Amino acid sequence: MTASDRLTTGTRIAEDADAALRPKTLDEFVGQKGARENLRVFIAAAKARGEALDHVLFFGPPGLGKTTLAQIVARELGVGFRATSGPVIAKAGDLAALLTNLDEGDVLFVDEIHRLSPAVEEILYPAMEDRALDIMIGEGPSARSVRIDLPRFTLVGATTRQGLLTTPLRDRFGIPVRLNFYTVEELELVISRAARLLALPIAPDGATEIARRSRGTPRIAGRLLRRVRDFAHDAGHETVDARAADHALSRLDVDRLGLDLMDRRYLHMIADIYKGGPVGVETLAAGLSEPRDTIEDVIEPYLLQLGFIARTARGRILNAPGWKHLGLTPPEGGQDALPGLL
Ligand SMILES: Nc1ncnc2c1ncn2[C@@H]1O[C@H](COP(=O)(O)OP(=O)(O)OP(=O)(O)O)[C@@H](O)[C@H]1O
Ligand SMILES: [Mg+2]
Repeated sequence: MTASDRLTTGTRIAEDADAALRPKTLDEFVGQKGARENLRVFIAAAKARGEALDHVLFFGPPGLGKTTLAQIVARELGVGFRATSGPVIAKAGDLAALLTNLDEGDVLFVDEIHRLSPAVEEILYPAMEDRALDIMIGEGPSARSVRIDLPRFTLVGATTRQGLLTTPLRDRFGIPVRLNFYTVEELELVISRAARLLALPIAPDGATEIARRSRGTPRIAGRLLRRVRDFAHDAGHETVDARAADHALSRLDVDRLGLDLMDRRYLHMIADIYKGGPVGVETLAAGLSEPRDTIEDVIEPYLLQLGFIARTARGRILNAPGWKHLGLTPPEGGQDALPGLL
């Protein structure tokens, strides 16, 4: 199994009917209360002043609603929405073309903004700061720089890895917004709303069971709900209750906390092979045959949130709750005390 076909990965997979379940307004958007209320204030203020909203950066693990919020921002502002992503903008000229085609006040959404090339970023700085493009025309001694004014626009960036953004880029976002994992109560709301949209009868304890096992992530909640629906349908259940949800999720190897085979392989690797660590992320990535990015973006954030693992200067270590979840006892006194290791 690779990370891309995991059921509980936060990453997009094609079958996700994301668009249909996506909330369209700030009121429909569940959770992230602080961020939502702040955005409401900034959007109202920008509208009242007739200005473009300051540039916004959404950051946080996959599937928490960055793209959704970007679309909501444009809709609430009543402006156009143009979307692109860091790796797609190959040349400075591509970005220039996008920017010069914007209408007054538009939102330009740049997903995976940490993956912009340095040459493209250079263009973005004056565009964000002065709403201008500096284009070089010609070559050699006759080359000159021409300044083109841009319409007022709002750049909305999204990234799973704020730490990979260059400081000059990060500093140009007036409104940085961190998205956090959702609580079980919030996910229950996400799930009952999605069930309603899917016309699927669900009992409150069914929603709770799925919510508990969704790794704090609405995208996973939606995906698990669809799989549970399939199993319930197959078993002839009319309503999804806790028992039906538990049956389906156990069949799918999603455990009580929402961890799947990949998470458990990761935890077992630290526990069994590295005696609880510390072990470097590159070593883990090689051992699991997964790209380092996947380990850091998809697998680790929730395990960190649960307190199962910790990141230290010397590598990842397995904490007591992690050992407990695997049903193992940590070696006494930690790695150094292990016989045979010295
Ligand atoms: N607060 C929310 N309430 C209800 N549904 C939500 C919420 N946030 C996200 N979703 C649902 O979760 C799915 C994923 O959200 P979204 O695509 O916005 O995540 P993302 O943070 O952009 O992920 P990625 O990092 O992979 O781009 C969407 O289908 C959306 O319907
Ligand atoms: Mg997204």
